[in-house]
Amino acid sequence: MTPAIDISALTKRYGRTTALHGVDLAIEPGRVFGVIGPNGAGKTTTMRILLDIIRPTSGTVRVLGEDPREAGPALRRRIGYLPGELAMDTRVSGRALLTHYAQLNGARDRARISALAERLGLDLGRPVRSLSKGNKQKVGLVQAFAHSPDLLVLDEPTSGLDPLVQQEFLAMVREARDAGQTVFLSSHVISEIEQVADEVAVLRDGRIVDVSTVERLRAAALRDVRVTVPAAAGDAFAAELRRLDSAHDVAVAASAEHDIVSARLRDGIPAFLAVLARSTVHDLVVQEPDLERAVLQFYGGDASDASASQAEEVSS
Ligand SMILES: Nc1ncnc2c1ncn2[C@@H]1O[C@H](COP(=O)(O)OP(=O)(O)OP(=O)(O)O)[C@@H](O)[C@H]1O
Repeated sequence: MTPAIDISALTKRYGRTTALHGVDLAIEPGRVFGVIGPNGAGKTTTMRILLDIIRPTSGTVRVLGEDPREAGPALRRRIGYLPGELAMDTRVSGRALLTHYAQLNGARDRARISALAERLGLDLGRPVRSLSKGNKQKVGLVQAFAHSPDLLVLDEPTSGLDPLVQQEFLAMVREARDAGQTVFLSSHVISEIEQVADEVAVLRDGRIVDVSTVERLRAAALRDVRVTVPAAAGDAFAAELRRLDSAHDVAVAASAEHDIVSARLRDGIPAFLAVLARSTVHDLVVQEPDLERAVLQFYGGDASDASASQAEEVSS
């Protein structure tokens, strides 16, 4: 089967900055593929090369089986593209702008623009430049989805959307996949990608660090566990946990009534259950695996440091 996107040894330099260092990536048709990475990882650069907005320094790219440098508008019409930075300082209404794009893309179903706008809660009558950032993002999304393209390339699609609209967008992505369309989307947070992506590539400093299914990422992720045991039994229980390869950061909080032993587990659930079975346990809490943390480990450094720097970025 011809991949929907086939990237081979892709390198892009901007002067002295190397944005992509020999990236290889193949995306099967009909899949939702997420690329995640911190700011500056090279996500936008990759997408812009796929759209032939910029040209690679070396390497090859095939999009829907074609070379984007040669295929021209016919290929472009088969792609729905949401740029990371939307330039939409126009006086015309959302409806007029979207109708114009639909004409360029050869969309036949005009009612689809209204239907998509309604789903996302977008007022099509207002001049685009008067819209908030989130509403401009909705215009960009309707533009990308309106002509039901074979391939959707979406750069940070949920940026600026409130949680309810994000859910609607994710439903649109699932429907696109169910209709056989391929979706390639980027984000710097896993939480939105994990809900829809079949596969995830982690990009860091212009290199693919890992390609994984969301299930495998989840299996490799750390789970926080908290076990309540009788007073004064915590140390012995903690010692047993520390013997497991899968247990990390084992700690005991003692009180007069009971001890609480906390730990982080990676895999090794059966061995953990065996320790529980040998012990007196009053209560047990196992948290959902934290994928954010699993991915941040690929970014390098300590996961909590990375979380902190991301939080700073969001607040700055
Ligand atoms: N036009 C340009 N000129 C010079 N350097 C550039 C240019 N565009 C991108 N870069 C650099 O290339 C690297 C990759 O940038 P890119 O925008 O592709 O990353 P990104 O993963 O999309 O990041 P973000 O999440 O911040 O959008 C960065 O170091 C960036 O500064």
